[in-house]
Amino acid sequence: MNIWIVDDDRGVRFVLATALRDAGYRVAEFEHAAAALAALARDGAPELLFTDVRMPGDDGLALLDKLKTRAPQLPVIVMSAYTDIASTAGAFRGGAHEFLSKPFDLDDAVALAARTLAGRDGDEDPAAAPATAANDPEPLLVGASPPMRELFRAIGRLAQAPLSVLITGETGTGKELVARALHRESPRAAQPFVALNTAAIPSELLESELFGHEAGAFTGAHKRQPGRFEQADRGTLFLDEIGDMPLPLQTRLLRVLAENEFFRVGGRELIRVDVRVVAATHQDLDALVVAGRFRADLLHRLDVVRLRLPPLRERLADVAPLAERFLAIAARKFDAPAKRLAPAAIERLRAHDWPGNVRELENLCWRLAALAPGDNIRRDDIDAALGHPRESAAASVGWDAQLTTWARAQLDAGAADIHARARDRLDQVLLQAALEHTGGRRAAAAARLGVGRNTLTRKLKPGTS
Ligand SMILES: Nc1ncnc2c1ncn2[C@@H]1O[C@H](COP(=O)(O)OP(=O)(O)OP(=O)(O)O)[C@@H](O)[C@H]1O
Repeated sequence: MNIWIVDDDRGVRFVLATALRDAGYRVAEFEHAAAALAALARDGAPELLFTDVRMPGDDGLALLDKLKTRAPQLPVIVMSAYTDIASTAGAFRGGAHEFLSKPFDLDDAVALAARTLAGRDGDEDPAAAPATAANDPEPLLVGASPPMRELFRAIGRLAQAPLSVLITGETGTGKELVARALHRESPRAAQPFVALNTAAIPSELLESELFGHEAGAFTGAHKRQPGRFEQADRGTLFLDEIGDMPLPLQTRLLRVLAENEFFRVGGRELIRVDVRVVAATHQDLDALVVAGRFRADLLHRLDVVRLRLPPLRERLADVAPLAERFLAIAARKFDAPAKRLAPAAIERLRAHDWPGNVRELENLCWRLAALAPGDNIRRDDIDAALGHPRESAAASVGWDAQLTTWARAQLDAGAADIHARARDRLDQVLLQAALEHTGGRRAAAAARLGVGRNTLTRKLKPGTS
């Protein structure tokens, strides 16, 4: 599925394109309407187009007008920070499929794209979202194990208190879901929940993403843009991968958390907000403090209460109920009866060590729902979906031997950087294999490899490792 984004704001293009690509779509970006119209004449229409309203040259509404004759079937989602009636009504009058007010929650934007592409827009069924339940607007936290029950109790208790919470846990353990639950159960539930993944945004854009900017604050800042803090006013701000925040920004964040007020980038107006911050990390922040990469005082402020999400292998009682839930969601999506797990299949699931945690189990269940023959999932089906462990053991023997031959040849030849080159090659081979396996879906590929999505994105860039 091809999606085009037309926006003169590089930051918006970048974050939206990344999120859509991670959800498995092919995305092309255009800085202005003329470039998109030229591509349309050359390559034909995509399946969906996002456009900003205010841009130099043709604005979004003029583009919409031209698209009406040149690509009448193409659904267009109009994005704008101007949510006054004139702008929204103008967009809908012009034939926009949907209006997205900026700044928007990326998960919502991806879910909207999915619904539009599935032709099921407006359908409240949470299973309408594709591929993973991450797009489900309010997925329920499933947990039957003692640590999860304990966690549910803590969420109930903490949700009422306006305290900062730090959620720790390996990738895919459900940190974001816990943050959402804390918000949903709190007195702030009717106000916005705004999420920001610190690691997914280039550091030079992060400050304006958090605090907003005024028009002309930096090259490319054509108009005033409120940041996530303002967007989350009276609600909850979820800062994911907080350990990746650059030090100077940590200093600024600390001050804002202490004073509840700030200036937009390039701004003079003091903005006051009332935001509850929930932060999450898969890293050991105490170790980052010791290494001088995380401010101890910021950690203390965020870490008023710490919730640890245990890895799935430490809460095996959750495996069966989670799998059943994911199979039920998949069945709804495929409009088929839910497949059942045979007792031996459950045993096999419990024996796996789940490096990608709940996300890995979720992806596995989608594969099982789509591929396992019959309504009863057997042990063999799980082996097959996990990727034939016996065959891969055999493959790794051959791989060892080849690597040994390669290393000896390099040593004999007096080559330098042997380890670095081998490691880069290893990374690339694993990443490409995983991406092929998941049809190019980066989030799923990272989960299968047991690495963070950001690690995968970083490693995919040539010349880095
Ligand atoms: N207890 C749970 N019940 C139901 N679904 C869950 C549970 N935990 C995780 N999931 C699902 O697993 C996926 C990963 O969860 P989530 O994104 O919250 O993990 P995370 O710890 O924030 O991951 P990362 O560190 O990689 O950002 C999501 O699709 C989520 O809906």
